[in-house]
Amino acid sequence: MALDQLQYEKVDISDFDKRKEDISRQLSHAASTIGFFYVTGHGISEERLDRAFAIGKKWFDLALEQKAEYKLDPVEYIGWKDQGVSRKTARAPKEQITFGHVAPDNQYAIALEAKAKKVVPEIEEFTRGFMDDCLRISQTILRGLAIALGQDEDFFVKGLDRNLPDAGGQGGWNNYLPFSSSSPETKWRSPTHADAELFTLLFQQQGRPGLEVTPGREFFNASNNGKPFLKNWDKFTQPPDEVLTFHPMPPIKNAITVNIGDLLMRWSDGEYLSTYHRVRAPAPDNNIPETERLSLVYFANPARSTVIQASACRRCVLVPVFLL
Ligand SMILES: O=C(O)CCC(=O)C(=O)O
Ligand SMILES: [Fe+2]
Repeated sequence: MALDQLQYEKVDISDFDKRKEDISRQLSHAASTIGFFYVTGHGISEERLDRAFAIGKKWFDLALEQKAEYKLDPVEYIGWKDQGVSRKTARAPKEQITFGHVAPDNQYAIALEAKAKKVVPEIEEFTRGFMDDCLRISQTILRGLAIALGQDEDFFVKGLDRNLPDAGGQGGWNNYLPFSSSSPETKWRSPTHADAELFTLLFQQQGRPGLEVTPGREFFNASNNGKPFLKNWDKFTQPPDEVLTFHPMPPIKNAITVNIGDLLMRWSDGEYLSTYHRVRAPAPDNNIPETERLSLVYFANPARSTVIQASACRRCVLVPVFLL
């Protein structure tokens, strides 16, 4: 299996106010060609990231019965998704826990955190410290992406405010359980999918590869065949894996992996691409370690009341062609 690595862009977002033209050009190029890229100069230290991974590990080490008390709320998308292989077949076991921003009026997030910190007190450090860092980084990325579309810098950022009662943004971890490479029938730890939100900040662990990406996505694919966009988002017309070309996207030290999601693809009128990706399981023909694989995710989402209204952009001129 010879999968070439793509030339993913690495965008240094430090000193944004002084370098915004450059940064927005790079972000926009990466988001509108492949839809996956790396971000450096984000201000999260290695120690802080190590600690955030340790908090996730501590959570997953709890007994199953204990974790079962935090069942995922599918509307808020916070809580624990159990060790199932629910969405598709041929998937190695994985679990996930996500938390919301603990804003003054965000009752769901407050209740979940209050309960969780009785067993893992460090959760508070994650929800109030690490997730705020992620929010700040997300705001910077969104400013750059708005400028590149000729919009006001704040065009996408307005709803990203942790103090709104219906604040969005979820942070947490995926835990892909240890898996034997001699289980030939199970190839994926996560099946091919696109993410639903504006974008995901993905922190990959060093030495735990597996993420694969198929670059770009055609605009018409994202229309969900005319059905409501945010319902059944994983039932989009999705090309079969055989016709897609996947490339590995390995962890890079001190770099955050960023992938555009469906909501930003829609909000940017298809300019920024929500890209299909998957996570490969250990197998005899790859070098993926059989150990667990933990990934830390922050799903950037605006408050629920935010109006998502696209504005004119370069790709829109294509729309009438597909409607004919
Ligand atoms: O764990 C990874 O590398 C990918 C995670 C992912 O695709 C997701 O949580 O949506
Ligand atoms: Fe994903």
